[in-house]
Amino acid sequence: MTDQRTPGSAPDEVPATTELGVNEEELEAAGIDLAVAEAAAPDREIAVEVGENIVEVRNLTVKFGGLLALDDVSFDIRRGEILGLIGPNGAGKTTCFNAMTGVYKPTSGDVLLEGASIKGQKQHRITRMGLARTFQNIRLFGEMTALENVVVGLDARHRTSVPGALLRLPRHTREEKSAIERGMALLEFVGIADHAGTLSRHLPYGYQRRLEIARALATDPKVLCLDEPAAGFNPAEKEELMELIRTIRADGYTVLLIEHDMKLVMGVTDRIVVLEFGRKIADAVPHEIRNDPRVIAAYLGEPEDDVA
Ligand SMILES: Nc1ncnc2c1ncn2[C@@H]1O[C@H](COP(=O)(O)OP(=O)(O)OP(=O)(O)O)[C@@H](O)[C@H]1O
Repeated sequence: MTDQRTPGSAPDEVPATTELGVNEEELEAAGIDLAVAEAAAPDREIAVEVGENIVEVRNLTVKFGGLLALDDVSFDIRRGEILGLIGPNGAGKTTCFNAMTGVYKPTSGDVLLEGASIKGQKQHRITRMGLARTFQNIRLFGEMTALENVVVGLDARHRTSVPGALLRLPRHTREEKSAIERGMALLEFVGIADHAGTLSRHLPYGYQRRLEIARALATDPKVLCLDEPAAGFNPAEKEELMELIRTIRADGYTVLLIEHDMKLVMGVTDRIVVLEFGRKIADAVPHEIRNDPRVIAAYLGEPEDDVA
């Protein structure tokens, strides 16, 4: 890890006093080997049967009062694929995400993850079942460092009791160290390890988006749901994000992607589901979607940037 701090950037950096602040000396003193952390990045054990359904969305319906935001929507996500979920503004994409991840309780229908229903499960339980997400509006702990934000995601996996943590029993110390190493590995994986010690609110916008992805990956999900991860990105940042999403898939994750930018969606997805007015109007590979008259009609009237 290179230390990118310069005298002028001091306010962005956290001194060694933060509990998990990570300047290099501190990590070395704690006996944490960054080379090990970096090498550990793609350390997942994956039993991948690419192609079988990992998620089944069945007749999902969400009503807000009289508004049918999602109307009897069904689709599958196959293991190992990058599935795009697109549609004009207000089509129901985020509502679908929210119903899949426990933010909204569906009016009817169900979502199965590896055959198990998520019905009635709370958000954190669904995350533990293997469905992790990022949010359209970034939700990080601004007063925590990048590394701390990721370690929070890993904390759910700790087995030490709270008293054990307070008394710093050996297992807790071991777990804390491995959480820091794993956290560093994830930051390395998304390309922001050099900023591990920076308060997340001081990170550049693009890095905050990457940090959100790292935090979602910290829960070791089976399916990673990304809600408009390129929002506010310039073309170069979008290219880099596409590369990151491909790397995430290559590492064995399945990805569900909501994205407005058609170039990005067409360039990175294996298959695309299209919503309009809460209903599914298409489910096909990108080149078919691009030429589908219903999809083209749905996007007529959308701002030019949003259409391929
Ligand atoms: N909490 C809510 N209460 C009431 N109506 C809602 C709520 N959330 C979404 N809606 C409505 O449901 C419909 C679908 O919205 P949703 O945000 O899911 O669309 P979207 O496809 O994600 O749109 P966008 O691309 O603009 O983010 C819209 O008409 C929206 O106004």
